[in-house]
Amino acid sequence: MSAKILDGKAVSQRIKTELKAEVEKLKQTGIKPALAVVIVGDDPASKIYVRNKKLACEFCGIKSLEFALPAETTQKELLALIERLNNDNTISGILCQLPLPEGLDEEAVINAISPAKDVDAFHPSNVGKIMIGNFDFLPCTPAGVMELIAESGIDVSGKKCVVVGRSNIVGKPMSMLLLHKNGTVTICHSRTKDLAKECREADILVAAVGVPELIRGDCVKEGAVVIDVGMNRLENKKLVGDVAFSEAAEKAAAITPVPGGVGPMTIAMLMKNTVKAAVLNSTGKN
Ligand SMILES: Nc1nc2c(c(=O)[nH]1)N[C@@H](CN(C=O)c1ccc(C(=O)N[C@@H](CCC(=O)O)C(=O)O)cc1)CN2
Repeated sequence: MSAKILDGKAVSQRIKTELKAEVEKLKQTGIKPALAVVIVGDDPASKIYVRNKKLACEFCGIKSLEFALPAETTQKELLALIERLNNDNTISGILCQLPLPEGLDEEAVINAISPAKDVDAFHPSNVGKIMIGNFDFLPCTPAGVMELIAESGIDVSGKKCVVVGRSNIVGKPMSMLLLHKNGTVTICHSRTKDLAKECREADILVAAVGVPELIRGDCVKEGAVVIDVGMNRLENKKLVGDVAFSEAAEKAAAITPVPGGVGPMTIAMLMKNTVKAAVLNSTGKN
């Protein structure tokens, strides 16, 4: 089987182009989307992601404000900044780039962001809304995956979906979104007894564990849709996913590459959430 490549770069570009037109129209009504991005410390990967978010904002006509803080920033200082951004009516969305340097409490920072401006959808109130299926924002990576699955023409309903990984940011919300589309969802993790066997059952297999090329060809059912959320930088600087791409592509009907798959979709979904936040906050719906 030769797999269809799910081109996240192309799909994200299309979504951003649509958003650009929407933002232009919104501006005529006085709504000006603006995203505040907080980054603490010097993590090189985080700096790249923040730069790419800024570029995406520029493309879409969204104002972006970057708050780059030193690694020595205290919890109190970080929370004070979040509070200031929460109270700034010109800012539609706020995100704090993760991971935070050691010593800072990620959970407390996530909890401090106003749910109405929480464009990452990490705040417990937004997480709860996702559980019940009545949400304003979806977390960007799982939302991007759902767009790519739809793009591949796959109807999730009744399909066996296996999500490998149970993080709060990807694995858990991903499972919930697949469930909302009537998939039959299994979540696998480090204690799963026979991971390969579970994966081979999947019509839709989502890998989000952060282990380079953990999912080999023998984990993939013939004709499956394989989504690779992993982004692992090897010592030789090569970027690989959680899936051994060429082995899996021999079996899959459709597969996302790394880079160029889920990553760019994450940023497109962030733009979508920021525009939505601007609209909701302007109508006082939030
Ligand atoms: N506050 C948040 N922090 C983090 C998130 C998040 O959604 N919110 N997700 C990841 C990082 N991330 C976005 O922030 C992200 C990672 C990767 C990409 C991407 O486009 N990757 C490219 C490759 C880039 C490279 O060469 O390194 C690709 O896959 O093609 C976008 C966003 C953790 N932190």
